[in-house]
Amino acid sequence: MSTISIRDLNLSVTAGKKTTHILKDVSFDLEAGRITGVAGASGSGKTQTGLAVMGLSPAGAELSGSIDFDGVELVGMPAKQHNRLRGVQLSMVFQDPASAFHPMLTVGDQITDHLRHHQKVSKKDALAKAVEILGRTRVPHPKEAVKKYPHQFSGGQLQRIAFASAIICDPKVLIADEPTTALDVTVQAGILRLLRELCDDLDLAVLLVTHDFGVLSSVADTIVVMKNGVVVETGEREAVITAPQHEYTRSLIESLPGAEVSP
Ligand SMILES: Nc1ncnc2c1ncn2[C@@H]1O[C@H](COP(=O)(O)OP(=O)(O)OP(=O)(O)O)[C@@H](O)[C@H]1O
Repeated sequence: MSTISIRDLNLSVTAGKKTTHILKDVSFDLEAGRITGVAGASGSGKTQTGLAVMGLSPAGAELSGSIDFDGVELVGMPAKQHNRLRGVQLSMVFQDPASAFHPMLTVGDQITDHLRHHQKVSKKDALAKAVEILGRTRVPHPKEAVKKYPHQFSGGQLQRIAFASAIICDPKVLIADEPTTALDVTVQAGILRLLRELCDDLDLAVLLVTHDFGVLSSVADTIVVMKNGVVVETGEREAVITAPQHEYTRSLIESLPGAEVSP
């Protein structure tokens, strides 16, 4: 059974007299231990699909269809209930690690926040867990790292800290929205390797959102291609890359330097 099963998801936002239909009958699954990569141009609805799973659709948005999370319906779930899942069973890492952290609080305080809030763990135990998790996401010198402030880390290290923060409560689902886009190319591959490791070791159902088809071709198990709020193609990575069914998918593949596509 899939961890998340999205069926006929529609999202529209009304501002004044204008209604924008952002997602149109979107359907795909997220499975434990697999990375599902969503590709598509800017504005195709990739981020809004991830945010709908998290219960973070824009104010005034109307959501219909179904997002089944291990037998629990997320569409229409009261905000309070969705809040309890967010950061615990459902977690998310965003594009810009620098803006994901408060500049005046230590990394330790920030990544233990969820744990202390949701699992009533003592400060000492939460900090010990933070050190362990930072080690797992390969942040150098975790014992010292928890005492430091965000500006004392590079972008790549901060993204590793963001992953630590996302997994500290043992989530089932991890949504990574353009996790390498803001990073130097030299550190991007390391972050993608980390994502793969976390997915495999923790049996996470991962949704990887990216505009970069090259990224998906190197790390995703399943590829979902979106265009203008519609899923135009879904399939196993190799099948999508070697035999794309939709013209738009072909154009994404053809726009890459040949060496970047690795079936
Ligand atoms: N708060 C909002 N109110 C109204 N429309 C929105 C809002 N947020 C996003 N949209 C619209 O929803 C559509 C899908 O946006 P989304 O961010 O999901 O695209 P995306 O594929 O992730 O692109 P990008 O890579 O640029 O983030 C876009 O047309 C965008 O303008």
